[in-house]
Amino acid sequence: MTRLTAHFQVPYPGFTLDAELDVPARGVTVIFGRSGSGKTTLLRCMAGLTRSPSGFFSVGDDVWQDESQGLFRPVHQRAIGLVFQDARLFPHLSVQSNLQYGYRRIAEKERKVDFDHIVSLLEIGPLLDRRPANLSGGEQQRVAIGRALLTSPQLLLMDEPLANLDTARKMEILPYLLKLRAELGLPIVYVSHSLEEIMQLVDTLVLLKEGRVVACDAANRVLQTLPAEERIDPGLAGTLLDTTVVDHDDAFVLTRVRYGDQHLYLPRQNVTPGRPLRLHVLARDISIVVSPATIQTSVLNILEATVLEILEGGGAAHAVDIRLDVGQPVLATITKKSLARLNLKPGQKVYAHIKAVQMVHEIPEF
Ligand SMILES: Nc1ncnc2c1ncn2[C@@H]1O[C@H](COP(=O)(O)OP(=O)(O)OP(=O)(O)O)[C@@H](O)[C@H]1O
Repeated sequence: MTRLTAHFQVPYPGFTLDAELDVPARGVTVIFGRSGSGKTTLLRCMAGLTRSPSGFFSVGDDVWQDESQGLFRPVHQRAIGLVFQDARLFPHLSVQSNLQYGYRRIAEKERKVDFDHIVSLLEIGPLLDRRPANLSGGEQQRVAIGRALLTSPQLLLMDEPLANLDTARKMEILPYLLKLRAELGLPIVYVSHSLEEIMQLVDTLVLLKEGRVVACDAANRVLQTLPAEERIDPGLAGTLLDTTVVDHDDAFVLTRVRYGDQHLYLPRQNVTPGRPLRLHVLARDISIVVSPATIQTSVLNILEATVLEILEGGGAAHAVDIRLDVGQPVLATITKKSLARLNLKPGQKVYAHIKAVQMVHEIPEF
């Protein structure tokens, strides 16, 4: 499979980036970490904006930097689209001209995208005659994404593209990013420090801590196997479930989703039946029940599960992580006392209780 392979070392006074990663060149690779962990520096190295003196970077078969061979392609020779926090549109040009600027830079025979397709994908047709100053922050960012895509990049690099927008605007842009991920087949590297923002998008998760990569793998593997001391955020212990919306129960204001051959309920989502919906289930929101008949519960979501693995030392001193198979592995955190009481063993059939109210980050209809 085509991969992005990078190794960068950048020494700054008081901070050194020393990051090595090898990820699939498809879907969305999120670089996640606290402020100052080196996310932007890593992205700038990929772009060729910062030069790592002993760096290496390849995109599939194309080597863009290999300092051991004296090779360094500067930014304008890399087929990348760049999107920053601020849209950086040309203020004196219309939206149409801003978009054309990117498009015309690429010779016709090398164009991999169609102008009208990108305009329609991002729904910016009605904005074409306007100037950037007359656009909302979210609209500006859609145009900036369009301009980047119209350069027919091999790789899209996005540095906190939603960071300057308020929550409502963020949620407005997210569906476009999901469409882009689904429709364009373009690898995206996406820098963020917001867990909520990335959960809908992420395929591969790279965790940066103090300039080093502490995890780099398929998102669910990282969310489930990360040692407690590396969990930058408690939400990093959990599972992403890709479900399909089945129907809505308007009487009880719930949405039913299908997951494998099981069903789950969550608060009413504004998503059309048949559409995919990704849920983020925190490990601490799953409890384990050995027999369904023993208790009556207010929990709506009960999945049949098999104990896969008991991971000592997962969370706090009193807690333990359990990997359960519910059709895919999910992570549950329970107390050590509960583990002793339930006497759980790998292979055991149990039930996973999931609290509906805490299981999803809402996204608007698209
Ligand atoms: N050009 C530079 N010269 C010196 N130090 C720098 C330079 N650029 C970044 N740094 C330092 O490198 C460290 C990492 O910065 P970077 O911007 O990559 O982090 P980040 O994870 O993207 O942070 P944030 O989320 O706040 O944007 C910081 O301590 C920063 O001060």
